Amino acid sequence: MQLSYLSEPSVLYNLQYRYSQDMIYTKAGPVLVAVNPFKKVALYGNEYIKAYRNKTMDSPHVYAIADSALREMKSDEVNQSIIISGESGAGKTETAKIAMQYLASLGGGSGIEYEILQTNPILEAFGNAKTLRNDNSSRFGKLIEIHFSTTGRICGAMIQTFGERSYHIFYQLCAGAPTTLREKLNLKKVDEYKYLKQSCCYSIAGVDDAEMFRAVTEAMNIVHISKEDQDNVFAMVSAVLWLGDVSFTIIDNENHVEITVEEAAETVSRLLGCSIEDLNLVLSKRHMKVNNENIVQKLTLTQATDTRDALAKALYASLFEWLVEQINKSLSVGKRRTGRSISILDIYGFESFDKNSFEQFCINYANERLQQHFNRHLFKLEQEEYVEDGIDWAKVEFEDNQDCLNLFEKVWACTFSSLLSSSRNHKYVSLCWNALNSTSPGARSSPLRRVCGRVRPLRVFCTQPFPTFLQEAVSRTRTHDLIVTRRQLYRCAKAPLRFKFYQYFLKKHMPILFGISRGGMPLFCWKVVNLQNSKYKFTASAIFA
Ligand SMILES: Nc1ncnc2c1ncn2[C@@H]1O[C@H](COP(=O)(O)OP(=O)(O)OP(=O)(O)O)[C@@H](O)[C@H]1O
Repeated sequence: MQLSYLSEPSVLYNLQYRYSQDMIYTKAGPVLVAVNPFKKVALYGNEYIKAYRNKTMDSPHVYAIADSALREMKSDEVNQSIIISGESGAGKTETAKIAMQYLASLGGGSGIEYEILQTNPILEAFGNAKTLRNDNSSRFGKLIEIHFSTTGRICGAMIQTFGERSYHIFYQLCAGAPTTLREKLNLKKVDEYKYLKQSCCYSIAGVDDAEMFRAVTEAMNIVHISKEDQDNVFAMVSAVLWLGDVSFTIIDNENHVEITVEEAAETVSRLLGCSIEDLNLVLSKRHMKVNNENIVQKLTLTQATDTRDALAKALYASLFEWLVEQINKSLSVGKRRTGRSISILDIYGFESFDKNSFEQFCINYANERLQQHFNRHLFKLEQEEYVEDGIDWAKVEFEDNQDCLNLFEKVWACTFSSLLSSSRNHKYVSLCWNALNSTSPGARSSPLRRVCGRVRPLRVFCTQPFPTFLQEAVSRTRTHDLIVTRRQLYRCAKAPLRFKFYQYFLKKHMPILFGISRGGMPLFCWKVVNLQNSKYKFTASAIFA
């Protein structure tokens, strides 16, 4: 159906009408609009793939998009990208899988396509979690680059990642580990771990975690992750879970602590292969060099708890990156690379809950960036070209989110990187916020307000005097209000990622994380050096600076 008059109501009406007929795909220029059916629709499988390949079917479909990417890659000899965007639960990951399915079917033959498809259950187990909006929500961004030979056959792939219930693998491991593994890892029931107890949500309707665990281990076999490495991976997953149960005993009246020697600490040190003393050193003490002298400072209960949680996050993040590296090794194109590829970008979608944290802030920022890319290519650049060529053209109005990005990049980025790290920066941050929130005419015309342009909705409530100023921050992203509470922000943005010390600790005890390298350096150290070279402190927010 062609719309003769383009307006928002007519577009929405048509999308809804088509949706009611199970026509979930609609074309809007070069863009495919997919409306999530939330049910099985008879639109996929070999018959459909054949029909789109032979062009006997031409209604809008992900297959048609993948097909034109493949054709244009071959005819123009130019790499192609498929960018999938939408809010959380919109169906991006499913769409990416459908596109991969089509490409695997048309470019398959060597068997590598099966390996590529099997990366999905592994990455979803370790990188997805149930949220209020989506039972299988990606908590990481993924760019999968599928490489083709000159004859159009898939010859390898490469995955890049960018960063309720927790990750599926925790529940899958507890539900599906065979008895020997369960005993070796000292696994408990999911509702007995502090980290998992926070949500009280242990299962997903219609999902059998034990069965999923078997599917994940089978997929790991297919991408050549050895049995020994699989055991190490699960030991790390168990160690992360048990870390949450490590408790501390207060040893003096200044609230300094040591770890309590009990089952949790013993299990963590056994699984990580270190002594209880080493674990205590990492979690309850800070090592500094002052005037060339090594100083050991004892941590308070709050500091030690934050350090413990930061270690758990750092371990899990490293483990995830290690998995991606293993998968890439297995799918590696190596010398067979011809330079032609189709990339599929699937990132975590916009989300906003009643209580949001630093994670939602970062996710929504990534989506604003992607939206800007979309705006640039679909509207800005296209229209600029028309104007340059002197084409008589009625300008299409669109909502440019550049102001919102400025807010993130010019105000928030410096805010986060400098947040709480030095008094000078504190002052700057405070100034920013005062300027943004002030209603006085002078403040409205301040350079900072001009940077933020018409993005007025940013409101920051400073309910406590500086420096505990950020009680609650509210900013408006494209879809929703985003509320970050001060405690969440502090915990996430300022989580002390003491990489240097972990580096020593992990190198000594966890060869699994050091078996892989980037830039000639073990992965974990690579990250440390990169952060060390930056002008920012080693905090979670520094990564975004
Ligand atoms: N084409 C489809 N057919 C049937 N169900 C679908 C389809 N697309 C999505 N769904 C359903 O919607 C759910 C959410 O989709 P998906 O996980 O792809 O969302 P997402 O946009 O990637 O979300 P997030 O940003 O949170 O990762 C799926 O688990 C599935 O139940």
